[in-house]
Amino acid sequence: MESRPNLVIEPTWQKLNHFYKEFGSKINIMDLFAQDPKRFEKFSTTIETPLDGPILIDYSKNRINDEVLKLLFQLARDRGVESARDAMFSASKINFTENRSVLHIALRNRKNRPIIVDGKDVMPEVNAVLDHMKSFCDLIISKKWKGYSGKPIEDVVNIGIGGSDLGPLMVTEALKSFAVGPRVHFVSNIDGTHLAEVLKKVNPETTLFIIASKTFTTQETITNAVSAKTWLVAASGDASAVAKHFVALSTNAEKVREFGIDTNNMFGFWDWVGGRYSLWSAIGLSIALNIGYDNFVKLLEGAHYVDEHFVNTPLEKNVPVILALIGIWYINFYNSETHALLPYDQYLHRFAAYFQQGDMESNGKYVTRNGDQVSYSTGPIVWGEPGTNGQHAFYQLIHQGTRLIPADFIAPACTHNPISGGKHHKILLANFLAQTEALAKGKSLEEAAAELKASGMPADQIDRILPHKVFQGNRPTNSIVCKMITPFTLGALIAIYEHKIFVQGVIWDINSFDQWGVELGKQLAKAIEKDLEGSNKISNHDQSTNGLVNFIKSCCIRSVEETVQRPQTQSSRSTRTRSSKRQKLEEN
Ligand SMILES: O=P(O)(O)OC[C@H]1O[C@H](O)[C@@H](O)[C@@H](O)[C@@H]1O
Repeated sequence: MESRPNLVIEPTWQKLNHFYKEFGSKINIMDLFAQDPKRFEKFSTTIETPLDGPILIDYSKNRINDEVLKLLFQLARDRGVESARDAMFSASKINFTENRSVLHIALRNRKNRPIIVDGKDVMPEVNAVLDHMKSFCDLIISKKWKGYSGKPIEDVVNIGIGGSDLGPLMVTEALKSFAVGPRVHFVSNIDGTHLAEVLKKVNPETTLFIIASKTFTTQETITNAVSAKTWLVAASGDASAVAKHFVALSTNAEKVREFGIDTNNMFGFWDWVGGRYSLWSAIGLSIALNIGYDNFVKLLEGAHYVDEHFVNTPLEKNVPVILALIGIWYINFYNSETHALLPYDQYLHRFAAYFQQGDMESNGKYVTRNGDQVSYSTGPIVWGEPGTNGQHAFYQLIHQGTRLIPADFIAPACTHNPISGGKHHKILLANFLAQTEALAKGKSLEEAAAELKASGMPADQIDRILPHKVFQGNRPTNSIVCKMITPFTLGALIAIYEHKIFVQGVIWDINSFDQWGVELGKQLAKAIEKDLEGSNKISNHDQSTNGLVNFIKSCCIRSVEETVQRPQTQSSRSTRTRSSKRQKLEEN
């Protein structure tokens, strides 16, 4: 994949820029609907899934018309999106800063098409790990796998962070209604509170720890894993219990062995799987254990289905390409800085958090493939919360704030929980539809005035309040609606966004698959960790960092002194009694 010429000198880019300068502020979504009764048919498309119904992608509520789209598709062609896509699928080492192929698509290559890396087909190894996952899931879910005291596994704790946490966490939450296996818990934060709170909920005899780390060197994960191991060994009184309660998901067999996990209990993957694209690999073990291996395969099938759509569909009907180009239009011409992901499905409550890493770690880069600094914006700030909660929190700013916030609304037409005769879901959907309508339509001065008048408000008050009641509208949204969130449709949805991110990265000419930006903080944290030891004042950082470190150290010294001096209080006595009671219970 070659570096491209500077984006801003591309003729199509310049045409888009001229068009934007001339018409950008005049394009009005509602006017466009009025002018074209077929706009919805024209600017929406469906992906027909084989078993789980169609997925509708409605992009008609955007500030786009035929002319803009034509130029955007031309831009995609000029920037080599098709050849870049083919390079990814044929295993070229497109992640050139790490000299790696980018093959999450191989992990879900359900047609088993050979994919050759360094002269070797990767599929036999991919399938072997899937087989290993399947047999392990069977053992755990059928309760044949026993813990150190002979009891089956009831709880699984996934210890990982970033890509080794967010995907499995998001998917197991999204597919909760498909759960057939043990409960799953996730520990990611180095803050001891995270592990401590999960350990309070589980029983060492019936808990399996999955240590998920591509590198097996991530400080947070290894520290949490060591503490979990100490907890288990203390409870079992036998170090050999680790073999029955710890498995590892990693590319680094040597480090797994060093940690004390038998490599028979290791599920491997490969350097060509990026962390934030790894839920399809062994990193998905907690998903497979929770929803069952067959459902995990359906998740892979859904993603594979979209991979085929991405490869085989002309750009004009290609969903990831369309979403990517509309994003480029707002980010690079309207200067919108953020993109909201708003799922109208409680099960998808971690969807935006997942794609914060997916998008921001992929496209949060200012250096092009040939090392120049970009002169245009790249990846947006991705954020969001499930509707309707967001409506009562931050939608005010989307409706009447000063920024343009393009948003994707994601909703299932049918619910897994049709309680109260489906009333909740009807209200939920009505809110989703109302929000996209309100954002596009707004409320004019005349409409607001008529409403206030009809409410019987005196004229002088109306004058005062009127400007506050006006909504400019013309705020863009995409709506993505599936029949139901199932393993297949969720797999498809995730793959749509993955490829969208890829297309944008290609157009911006950045490497979407490395993440050097997370390294500096890690390096400095190691140095600061040492500075936090002892009671001496430090002065080797910048003034602010020195001041913060010294303040923290003085607090710790003070709190140690207070603990020594403080007489035993009622509450500390009762906490101690409670914890010794719990210890006794655990001993019994
Ligand atoms: O799976 P690992 O190796 O523990 O990495 C966890 C995370 O670490 C870093 O923050 C980045 O490299 C992420 O992309 C990665 O997901």
